[in-house]
Amino acid sequence: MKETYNGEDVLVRDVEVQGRRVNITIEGGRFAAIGEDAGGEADVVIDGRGAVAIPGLYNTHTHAAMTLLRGYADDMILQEWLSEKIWPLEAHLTGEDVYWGTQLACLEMIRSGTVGFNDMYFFMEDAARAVETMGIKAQLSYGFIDLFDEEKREKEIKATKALASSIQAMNNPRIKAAVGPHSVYTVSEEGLSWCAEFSRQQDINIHVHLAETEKEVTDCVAKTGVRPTQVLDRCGLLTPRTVAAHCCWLDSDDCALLGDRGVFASHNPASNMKLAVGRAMPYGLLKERGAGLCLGTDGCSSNNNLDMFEEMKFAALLQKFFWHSPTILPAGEALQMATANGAAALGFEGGQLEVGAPADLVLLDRRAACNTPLYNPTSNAVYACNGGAVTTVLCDGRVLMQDRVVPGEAEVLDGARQAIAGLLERHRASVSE
Ligand SMILES: C[C@H]1O[C@@H](n2cnc3c(O)ncnc32)[C@H](O)[C@@H]1O
Ligand SMILES: [Zn+2]
Repeated sequence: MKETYNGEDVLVRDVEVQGRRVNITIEGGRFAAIGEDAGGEADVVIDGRGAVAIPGLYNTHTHAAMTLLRGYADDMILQEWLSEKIWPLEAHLTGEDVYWGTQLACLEMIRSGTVGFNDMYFFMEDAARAVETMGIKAQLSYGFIDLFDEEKREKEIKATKALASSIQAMNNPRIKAAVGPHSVYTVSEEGLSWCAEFSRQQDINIHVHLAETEKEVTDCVAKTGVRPTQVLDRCGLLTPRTVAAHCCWLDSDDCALLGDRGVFASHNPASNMKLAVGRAMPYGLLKERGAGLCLGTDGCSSNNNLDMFEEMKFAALLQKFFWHSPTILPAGEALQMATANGAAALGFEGGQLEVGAPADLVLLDRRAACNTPLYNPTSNAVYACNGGAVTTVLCDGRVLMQDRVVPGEAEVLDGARQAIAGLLERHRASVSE
């Protein structure tokens, strides 16, 4: 798909928003009016009859091009899954693979109502090209992994700086650079501190894995004397610009620290359950302590899709199940995590259906079984529907999917299939050498 948007005004006519039948007008990529009387001339008119509108969704933790690894290795524990299966295959990735894998991810996200995402991976200049082509928003970080080696650290620093410069040169308000120190078990404290300083100097966000497994915490305490949260803090990585993914094995002091520092904790319930990390993020404590709360899918090899509707439901259910409380994480909070909170975590303005906000809009099929009956649209969106109910998606006023048609879909699927074949062939050749 190529950029087709030229700032057209849009009118969505007769759509249901929180039980009200309204018209929505969009000018210059922002909501201009929402109400019974809104209307007038528009370049693009969308018939909203038979649709329910919600704000666009934001996925705050993923590794987009891992779409290429979907189903490649399942049902394993995290450390073995990474070191025996994922990292050996990723060693053969090329920039073209990441370009097609990220386009495939964007396609899947658009089809399920996601308009923005937070990515950490490799060949991120190619990921940026893919995001630009597909028209959604993203915060992109190079996965900084120095494995406690000085020479490797220099390479990671170079790659991180190069990505920041190239994204700056793109001058696309929908694409932001971030720094992506992978975790305390893959990055030295020198590397972590460099990332913190670089993010401060450049005023860019931080994307890091935190306390995903019990092993991460016990190994860290054995090695450093302190917990992963404290390591990140002493390296300067806990800031209001930080998205910390997983946050499963936090204690109450960790939660207080994340709250004090204004960190956003990205909950990834599907991945956590699939990898059986053994504990749910302490949502209640983090909320009490004032941390930001948002939602992510993680990569397609540990989920195995990018459907934020499923993630909202899994988050609400996992929290209720793990903390023995049916009242924790109600539907409205799950939707808030996936929309406005997610946008805020990535430093985007969107995720709200309000006049003046960027026009991130998702239309759901009002006539689908999952929306019948519709006592409470938020309940249906979180507990009953999945991404298959999404019919139309707008991001900053651009129509990315209309009536389930995404322009250029076949080309993306073809490109991704070819990338997968090449990747597997290179891997096979290296094993038989
Ligand atoms: C950027 C690197 O991160 C790897 N990765 C993917 N999922 C996870 C996870 O759940 N925890 C830690 N690291 C993960 C990915 O394969 C890249 O190598
Ligand atoms: Zn991850």
